[in-house]
Amino acid sequence: MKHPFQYLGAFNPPSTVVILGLTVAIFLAAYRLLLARKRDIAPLPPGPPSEPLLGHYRVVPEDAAFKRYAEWAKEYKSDVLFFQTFGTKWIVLNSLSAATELLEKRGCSYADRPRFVMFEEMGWSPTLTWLRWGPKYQLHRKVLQPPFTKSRVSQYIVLQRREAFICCRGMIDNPGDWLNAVRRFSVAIVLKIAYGLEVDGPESPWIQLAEDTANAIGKSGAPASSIMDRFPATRHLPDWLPFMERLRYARTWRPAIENLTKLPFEATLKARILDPATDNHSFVHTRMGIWNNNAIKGLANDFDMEDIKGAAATIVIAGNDTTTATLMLLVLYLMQNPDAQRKAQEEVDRVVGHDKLPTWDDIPNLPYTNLVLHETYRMNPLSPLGIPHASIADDMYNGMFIPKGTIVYPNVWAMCHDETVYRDPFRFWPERYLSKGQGGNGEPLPVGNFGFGRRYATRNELMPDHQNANSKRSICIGRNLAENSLLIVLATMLATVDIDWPLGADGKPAPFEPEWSFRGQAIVVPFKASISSRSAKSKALLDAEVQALEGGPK
Ligand code: HEM
Repeated sequence: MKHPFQYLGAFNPPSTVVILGLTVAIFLAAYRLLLARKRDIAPLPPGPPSEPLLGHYRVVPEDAAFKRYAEWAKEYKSDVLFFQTFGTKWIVLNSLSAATELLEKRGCSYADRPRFVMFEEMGWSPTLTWLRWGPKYQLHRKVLQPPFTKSRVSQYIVLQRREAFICCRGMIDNPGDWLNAVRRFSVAIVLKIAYGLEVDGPESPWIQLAEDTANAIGKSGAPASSIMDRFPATRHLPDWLPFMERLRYARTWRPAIENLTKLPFEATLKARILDPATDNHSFVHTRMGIWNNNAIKGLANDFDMEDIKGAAATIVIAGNDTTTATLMLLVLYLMQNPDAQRKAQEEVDRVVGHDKLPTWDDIPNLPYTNLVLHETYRMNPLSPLGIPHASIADDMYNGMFIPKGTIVYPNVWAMCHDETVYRDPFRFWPERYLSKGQGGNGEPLPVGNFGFGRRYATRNELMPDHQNANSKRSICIGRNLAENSLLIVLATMLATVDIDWPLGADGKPAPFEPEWSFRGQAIVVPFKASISSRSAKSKALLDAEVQALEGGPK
């Protein structure tokens, strides 16, 4: 007769738990010994007390951890906090000065990423965002960065303006589903750039695919913070165990990530097979052209098909939901702050006039509109704890020891809500950045929403003579593209739509408190808004532009 546990197959609870427990205990003992030696020299940064064996695993909340970290920073009077679980160590940088000093000035020591075990479980291909520092990372960055430099992104402005018009017309035509128009805008741009694929209507399957991926990423928890990231062996445990919710989540959403990596790539390959001469100048076509040419000439290809697939998916994944989430915030803040909306509309009317819609030449002349965008970044950084870096070498900061291999989270949310920098930090007030003479408070534009550091740099570039990091701060390769998209669609929205609270049962505007999700990304949950055309004239201009562009360059 079989022992009852044999029926459980590969998982044998008593022996697995004992082995896991022993491994953890031995690992922790060795780790403590090692740290104790270093601590003879200097203390670790402070942090809240940990629990035996589990360390800080249960101490740090999964929901809105960034807020708790900001409270601890005040409680322990330290902008750098230290945590550890199962031998994984992490620090949280709660001030701009700490993030600038460590991630930018000393970027060489913090250019790595942790291993994202949970994201591996979710089925990601080699993706720049998650790659650890090293030759593979540098190759991906070298290939992905050039199309998105400030000067090269101008190649996409016709596409972005066209999609901005389609977005605003979609919002007006179907105000009850304004979010679909916003989603279409974001995905159409990155899908075209990455694969040359078109989103040909509000029902396009690409919109659903992008939404599924955004859902998968948006609620997956702060990157590298799951039990699998802290203790990789747990990824092999069955996901029905009570503390393995994140493993269950990863496996549930795996198809979404796999589909986004696979389906547009396969569609592009199919297009190339049907018409081998086809070249729509998209990222995939360009890279495949290079790959084929090398293969024909008998030259080695260092960037293989899996790399092309992963890099193209990076463009869509990194560029889609970030743009959608920012646009949702813009709609929310304009709805909540009618004075700011009116002021921005007046600026657009004054600069653009009423006989055309905003053009790229108008954008630099819309300073208040620009500040609306910056204030939106500050109010709610989408990645409140950034995307973590990891230290490559032992380091000292303000007399505190930071061991090699420590994961580093910049608490961008804490920096953006630091009341010593921003007066009344929870108030949406774009004027705060203007000088006192202009009616503002002379506060600095928010920093860090697009990341910190110089992860892309070579070691030589990071040596002391390159210490002025500001001029090179560009960790997110898509920032120029994203800002162009956001500015042209915001200016077009201001020119063509009015955003108000939805009407209640009594026919009057009914303000409400929106819901937020703070598991991983900080995102506002889809909400209702009343969207209407600003005037018959602006609607006619929009219709005419969309018609003209539909027949024009795509
Ligand atoms: C509002 C829009 C966006 C926001 C807020 C945003 C934010 C970020 C942040 C916080 C990081 C982490 C930087 C770090 O390591 O410290 C990042 C990295 C990255 N972003 Fe963006 N991003 C946006 C749009 C885009 C777009 C449109 C693209 C696509 C072209 C893109 C591609 C990337 C890539 C590839 C990385 C990884 C860079 C690396 O690790 O070297 N992002 N972004």
